[in-house]
Amino acid sequence: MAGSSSIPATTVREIRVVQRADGAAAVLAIGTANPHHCVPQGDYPDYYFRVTNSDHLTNLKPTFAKLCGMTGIGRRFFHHTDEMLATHPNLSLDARLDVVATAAPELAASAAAKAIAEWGRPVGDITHLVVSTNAGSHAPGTDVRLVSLLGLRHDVLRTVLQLNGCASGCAALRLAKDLAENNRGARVLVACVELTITAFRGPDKADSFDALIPQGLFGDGAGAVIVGAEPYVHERPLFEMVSASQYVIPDTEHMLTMQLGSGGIGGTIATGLPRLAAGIVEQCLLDAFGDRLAGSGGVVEWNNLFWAVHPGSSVMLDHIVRALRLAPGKLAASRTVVREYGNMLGATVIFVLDEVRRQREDPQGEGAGHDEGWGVMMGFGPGFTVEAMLLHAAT
Ligand SMILES: CC(C)(COP(=O)(O)OP(=O)(O)OC[C@H]1O[C@@H](n2cnc3c(N)ncnc32)[C@H](O)[C@@H]1OP(=O)(O)O)[C@@H](O)C(=O)NCCC(=O)NCCSC(=O)/C=C/c1ccc(O)cc1
Repeated sequence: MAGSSSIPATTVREIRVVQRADGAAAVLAIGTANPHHCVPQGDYPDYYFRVTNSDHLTNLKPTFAKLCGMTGIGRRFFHHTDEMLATHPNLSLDARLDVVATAAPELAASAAAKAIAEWGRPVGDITHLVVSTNAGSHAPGTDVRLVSLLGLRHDVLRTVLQLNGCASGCAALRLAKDLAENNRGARVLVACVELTITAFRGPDKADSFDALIPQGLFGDGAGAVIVGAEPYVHERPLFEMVSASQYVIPDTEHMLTMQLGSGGIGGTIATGLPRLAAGIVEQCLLDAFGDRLAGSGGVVEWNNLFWAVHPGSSVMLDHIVRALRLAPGKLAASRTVVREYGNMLGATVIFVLDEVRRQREDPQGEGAGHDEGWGVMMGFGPGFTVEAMLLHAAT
């Protein structure tokens, strides 16, 4: 059409070139936090039956004790205390969600404040916020509360992920990578916060081994990460985020489910999940990263990598070790985290990244000098979904 235009003669392509960052996103800082109340896993069966007034269900206790004993968990942290459960023995779902609405942002803020302090830049430089949780059900939720608790900019771009199960930490970091790489100068705060009070319930005499799994496995915690591309002078990249993948395994929807119902968060965690994961993990990783990692003979030696695997339990880790023919110490960071904190769903993998960083930096540590700077972060969630990311350690 003829006539003059006031719009500058720039193509969308040119605008995109300016908008996008040139380099890969990187993890620039990590912070973690837990509530104070700690229960050793060895004491947990007695504790659980006592605080839920269920000591009369004598047949279930040995089953639960066996389950607790096989997880590799040494202790777990909880926001809910004995006093809270004793004074409110039949805490309604509404009341539990109200607890989460207050406590989740505070725990997330505590982890985020540590990440921001390590990062060392003004909080106003954070352009995007990704919050992930399996606990809350309020809007405005943890994301909006974090804006005021942390003093974030009011134009920070917020995204919330909900009910992604244990894969949610990897999913949040995948999203952060894409945000950072597609928006020049973006600094993304990722906060994953989990409080098990929404899933907490007493045992039922009809409970199977599977039905007790969530009570034996999950703990409370928050992990926060700052992600950005093209680091400024004072920023210290920890892990470059090279490539991400997600697979849903056909016909496995029934194996791992979550729903918010009248009793809180419930669902199915089938025994056999570790076997299922072990059966497909190598093919998933080969499809995603095989071309980049294969040696001259076209074979990938998984032992040359560092590993940040979400530890569902130590049983899951044992299966992954066997499936990938890993040396026993390769999943040391995951084993440390599951032992010290239990399975904190989406927050866990951030604790593992922090531990991988610590072990790689410790010259006497199990992770020192045992990889070639490349690594894999991996998590599992409902679907059955395998989330993975190829990482490159910046140091
Ligand atoms: C440790 C588990 C719980 C069990 O191990 P397993 O290898 O699958 O189980 P097995 O079938 O081999 O049985 C193990 C043992 O338990 C025994 N067992 C078997 N059923 C019995 C029995 N009813 N009596 C008593 N002994 C028995 C069984 O005999 C066997 O004993 P033993 O031969 O002596 O080793 C394992 O399945 C596990 O790690 N699961 C977690 C998997 C995981 O990483 N998931 C990640 C995603 S989780 C997620 O996204 C969250 C979702 C969620 C969903 C719902 C929520 O509420 C909250 C969250």
